Amino acid sequence: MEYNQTEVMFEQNRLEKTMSIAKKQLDQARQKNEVNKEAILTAKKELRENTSHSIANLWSSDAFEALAELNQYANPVTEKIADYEEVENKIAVLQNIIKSPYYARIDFRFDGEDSFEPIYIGRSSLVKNNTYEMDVYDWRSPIASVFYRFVTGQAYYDAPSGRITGEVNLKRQYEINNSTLEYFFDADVQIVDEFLRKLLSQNTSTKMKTIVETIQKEQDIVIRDMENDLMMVQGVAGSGKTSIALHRAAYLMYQGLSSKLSANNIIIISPNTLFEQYISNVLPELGEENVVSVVFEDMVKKILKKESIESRNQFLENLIINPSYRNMMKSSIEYKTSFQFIDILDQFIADIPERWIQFVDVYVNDECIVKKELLKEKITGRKDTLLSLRLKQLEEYIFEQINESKKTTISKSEKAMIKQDIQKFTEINVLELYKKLFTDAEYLSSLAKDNKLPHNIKEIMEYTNDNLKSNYLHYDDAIVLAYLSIKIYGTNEYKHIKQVVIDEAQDYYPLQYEIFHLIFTNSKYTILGDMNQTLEKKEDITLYEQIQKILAKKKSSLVVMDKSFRCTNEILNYSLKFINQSPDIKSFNRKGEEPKVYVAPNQLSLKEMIINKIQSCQEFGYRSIGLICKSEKNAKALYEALKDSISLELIKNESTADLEGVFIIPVYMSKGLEFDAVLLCDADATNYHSQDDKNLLYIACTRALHSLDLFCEGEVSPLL
Ligand SMILES: Nc1ncnc2c1ncn2[C@@H]1O[C@H](COP(=O)(O)OP(=O)(O)OP(=O)(O)O)[C@@H](O)[C@H]1O
Repeated sequence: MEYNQTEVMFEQNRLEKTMSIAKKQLDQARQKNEVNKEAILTAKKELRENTSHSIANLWSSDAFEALAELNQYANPVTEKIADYEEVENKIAVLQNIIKSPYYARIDFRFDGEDSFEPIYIGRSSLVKNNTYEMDVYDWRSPIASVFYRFVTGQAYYDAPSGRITGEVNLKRQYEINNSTLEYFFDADVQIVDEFLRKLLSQNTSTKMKTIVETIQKEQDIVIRDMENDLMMVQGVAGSGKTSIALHRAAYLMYQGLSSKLSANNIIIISPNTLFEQYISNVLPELGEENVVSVVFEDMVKKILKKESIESRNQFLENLIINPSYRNMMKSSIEYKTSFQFIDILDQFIADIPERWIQFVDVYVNDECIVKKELLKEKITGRKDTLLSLRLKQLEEYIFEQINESKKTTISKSEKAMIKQDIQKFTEINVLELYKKLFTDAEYLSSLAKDNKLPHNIKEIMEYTNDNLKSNYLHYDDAIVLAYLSIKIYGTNEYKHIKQVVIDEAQDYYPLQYEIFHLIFTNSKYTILGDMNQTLEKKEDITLYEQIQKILAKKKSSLVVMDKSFRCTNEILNYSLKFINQSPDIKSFNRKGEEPKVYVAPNQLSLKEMIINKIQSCQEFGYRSIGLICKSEKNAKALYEALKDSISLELIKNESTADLEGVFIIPVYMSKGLEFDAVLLCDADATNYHSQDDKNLLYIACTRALHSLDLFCEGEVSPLL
């Protein structure tokens, strides 16, 4: 679109004005921090000079006074450092503003007013110092939603004071790089789509990037939702679920300005550490300090205070490479994390004082102080109080009785011995208890009540007992133990969390959602998943009903996203054949090459084919090339075969996620990631033939942005 000279001049001038405001504020902030630096040095000096004797006295009888004195000098230092850091953050934001202050403008006429007001929108807001007028609006400000949700014409946005209505007569987008206005265009639907298509046809970056400039209306609705306590998104591969999750976290932080939400009130539950690193740039790019992100297994480690726990990735690898164990592993985890088993666990916990605690009469100097019947009675009531707490209180009660009996005085060492004896029944070893649950099928059946046990319960019990013999906890048992531990001991670890964001929701089982429910007691949730991207289980849309049932939130919503931004038409269509219920999935109408299947007669020619393809991808300018295999075992073998011929990296659990170059990765670890080109390298009939394998193929193929090819030696998979 050609613009007349006046329009171009107007925009140039506007940019210069904004720059000059930002530069002035940057100078002021720098000057302020020069002063702050001096003040910190002086305060530190004072601290050193006036408190050396206080530090020496900290361990003496004057400790309290010494501490008070230390505080008096230390506090100003901490305050000044906090002030300095705040200004440093502002400096960083202003530097980014100067590079690229805004990317959009809407001209909005508020109802009842005559003229249109230009609203410039950027990643951060810029407020004029003297008038407090907004020069640039933060993308998360209420008025900015008009840009994402409306074309020209009538429009509205929801502000804290209520709905504001008006009219838009201009929507403009800018490309400003390094303080230079490269171009701008006025946006109608067609042009915006074309702009996005161009953007999507670029090569992927080494880490996930922000999408503020092109957030789509459906995405914006989820990002800004404050109505629901539980917001769920079912989205096809590449529909922007992770992008939404991260922008929503940034939005919640912004909202936090008014509702006191800070980075440590939000938690993102990620599928694995590789993925955690892959997304780690987005929030800082959006100007937010990094929100806590955790992997489920790490939460379990904290809860159980145990390190040797199988990760989900190790569980999946074992599942894939051990065909003889596969069915057992699947039915064991499926049953132990099911609603039926949750009922059993709850019955079991209620039964602990009745059946599993061996209360004994408490004697002191041959005198019976408390009878075991009374102890049991005190524990079996009050089911609303945590069992561990009831048992602690029981300990206290026993000592009160001992003190009250007064007929005898007992020494400190006697007391310690009595305590030791009491703790034989007041301290619960969750692992030992759990082992008991799997020793007696009749007992298990009595807890199940009307629910039938699975037909292979004997095998599940044997399998579990075998696994529990080692010190290493298997993934399924770790989940159950975490639940038992929280139910018995409770946890305050995540009490401060107010917003939970869960990505790859389809990977978690009902019991895991019960755990989330228990530890994030008063939180709101954003849960994003794709029922077609399961690895070892089958899910459908009822997944979200189950989540809703478990988390029991008053207001919840499920949004379905069916447009993929990642893959070309051809790649998406090819991938869809691996999904059973052919859903109505759309791509962003980006064209590319048809995926090809290469069949090699032997290993040597397979290797040659793969190397040739990698080289042609590199010549094509693809920066990230993913060689995907079914398992880590296959990935390692391929790595060994290729490593002397071409430069590449094998992705393992602890690898970093700087995805520039050629990588070999198992399918389950590639979840959530993307590559310019994907080469699926072991697409033969032995590797891929079952329903689970179909899911793996769907996940692997949808990692590709521009190019997808499949390779195999010998018989090609019947699923292709
Ligand atoms: N509104 C948008 N504008 C530009 N790019 C977008 C937009 N939404 C998503 N994308 C891009 O599409 C790609 C896929 O997004 P994302 O990884 O968030 O999808 P996903 O649904 O989590 O995918 P998957 O389930 O396959 O892991 C990313 O490259 C992302 O930057």
